[in-house]
Amino acid sequence: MSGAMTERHMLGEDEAAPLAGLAARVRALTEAAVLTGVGADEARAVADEIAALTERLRAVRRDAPPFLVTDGHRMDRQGGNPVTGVLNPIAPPVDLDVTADGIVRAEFTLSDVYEGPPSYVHGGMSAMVLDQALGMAAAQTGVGGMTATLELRYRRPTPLGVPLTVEAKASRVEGRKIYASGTIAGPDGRVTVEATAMFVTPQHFLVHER
Ligand SMILES: CCCCCCCCCCCCCC(=O)SCCNC(=O)CCNC(=O)[C@H](O)C(C)(C)COP(=O)(O)OP(=O)(O)OC[C@H]1O[C@@H](n2cnc3c(N)ncnc32)[C@H](O)[C@@H]1OP(=O)(O)O
Repeated sequence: MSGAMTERHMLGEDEAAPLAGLAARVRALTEAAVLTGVGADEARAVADEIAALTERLRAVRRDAPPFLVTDGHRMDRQGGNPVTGVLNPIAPPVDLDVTADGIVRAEFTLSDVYEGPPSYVHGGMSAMVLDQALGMAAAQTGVGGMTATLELRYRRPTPLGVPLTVEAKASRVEGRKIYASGTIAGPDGRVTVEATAMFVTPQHFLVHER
């Protein structure tokens, strides 16, 4: 199970580095699987080897993804986060940073694994990256929240395989509601996706954290 309230194992750098290396290899494996042109026999043989490796990893299983002891650089201590998590092979990963004026920003590249319309980024993937960036920008106001609304405007197709920039900033706080907006832009600086969102801090979270 991966319940939100499960006690998380905290990984120091020594423990996290080899697991991040493992995730990077699986990321490369995923891309290879999507693009491979090997024949049926080779595909079956590789699948069997991967099944054996999967069992080796399952031999010691945690109840929930571990958290990282952060060094102040990485914003997100959730190592298994699907956008930023260095321990998660499905995360690109997007390394979000925050500037002194509260702008959350990252440069990232999405491979063919994230293809939606042929040769362009899947719109759901853009939404996931923006949800995360806007959520982290909202958290810069003090206490973060759950995404209550997320509105996207897809202005032009987002290209695969080239450096993209995501930026987000909180605009205002009204009680437990935090508003934020952001964009994804291509290498030419032109915005491909715009987003606005409202995050709501759950009451129980406020009681414990404030
Ligand atoms: C939790 C903190 C995390 C820290 C994060 C670090 C960064 C991580 C970044 C992660 C990024 C990824 C993040 C993710 O992926 S988060 C995962 C995706 N989101 C969810 O699963 C959220 C599910 N929903 C809920 O949990 C609750 O409904 C929430 C918490 C949102 C509100 O339940 P709560 O019982 O507390 O609310 P309330 O009924 O007292 O209403 C309060 C006020 O809010 C207004 N309202 C409520 N909902 C909506 C709505 N949908 N549209 C418009 N308005 C809405 C409501 O009218 C009222 O306004 P007013 O009448 O007072 O004017």
